[in-house]
Amino acid sequence: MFKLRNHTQFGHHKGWLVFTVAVLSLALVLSLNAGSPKLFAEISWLDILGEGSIVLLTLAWILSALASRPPGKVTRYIVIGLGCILFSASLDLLDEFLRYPPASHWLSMIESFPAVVGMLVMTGALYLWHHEQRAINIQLRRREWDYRDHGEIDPITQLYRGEYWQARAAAFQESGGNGYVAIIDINDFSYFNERYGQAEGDRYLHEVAQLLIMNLRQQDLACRYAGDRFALLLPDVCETQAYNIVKQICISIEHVAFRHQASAEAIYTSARAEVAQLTPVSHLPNILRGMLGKLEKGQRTAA
Ligand SMILES: Nc1nc2c(ncn2[C@@H]2O[C@H](COP(=O)(O)OP(=O)(O)OP(=O)(O)O)[C@@H](O)[C@H]2O)c(=O)[nH]1
Repeated sequence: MFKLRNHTQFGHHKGWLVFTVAVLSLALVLSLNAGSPKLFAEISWLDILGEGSIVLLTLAWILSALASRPPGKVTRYIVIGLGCILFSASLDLLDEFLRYPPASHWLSMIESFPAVVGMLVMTGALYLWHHEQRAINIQLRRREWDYRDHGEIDPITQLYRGEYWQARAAAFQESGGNGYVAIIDINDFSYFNERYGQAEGDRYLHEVAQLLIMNLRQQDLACRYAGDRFALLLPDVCETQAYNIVKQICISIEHVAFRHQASAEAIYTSARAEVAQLTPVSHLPNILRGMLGKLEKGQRTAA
């Protein structure tokens, strides 16, 4: 089976992992050098619970940022910001175990400053993150509309599944939108699988998904409806435009020379499609049923 690897990003962040350990070590060394252990009776376990939780959660945030984000400016600022907060939180926790002589009071006096710096850096990081996310949203535009739910992404095509498409189409209708919907079906895909194998079939579906995205406008949406069927949502187009878009996609699919992994053999396929109008008053399940029924019968109206 065609599998997309979903590794963590830790491998790219060895330096930041060392930085995190260094922050914790520095807090420990400074505190141990300056203070002496408190008596057991002097220790407030409730404070330790609260402050220890802050240290652990900040550490968990750093690790999740490093696990999920690629290297770059935003990641750097997030880790520096959280690192400063971690430093303050660690000093705060350690002074629950240690008593400082008057000469070392500076340590408990300065312990909150790194947290303030960290929060300022985090504010900058969130601002940059906002800009980064806007750029990513544009990249994702034809795959994702105004709603994100990573659980609904199909791992083979990296498109959202049919349920997502239906929900977006219904929301589009509710907002008063007019447009067209289409279902594209790859012809004889079961034969493709039989001849070239399931893994190649998966790879082919992945490639078709890329092709759909390439052929759509920024405001359109492509999803994997099910199996070898893809669903499109085309807002604000007239009938001719909708049919043209879908027809051109089918022509593109026919012209793809898909290369088998084991040989340089070019594999050509074809697709058929059904197109229907979507208005605020149309009944989406009926429209869908109609399009799927026609596809079943093998009528080739759009392609
Ligand atoms: N490789 C692969 N095949 C899939 C996947 N999901 C469904 N299929 C296959 O897609 C094929 C769909 O079969 P059919 O609905 O008969 O479609 P078809 O063979 O294209 O026939 P027509 O649509 O009538 O041309 C089946 O063989 C499924 O096993 C998938 O995720 N990966």
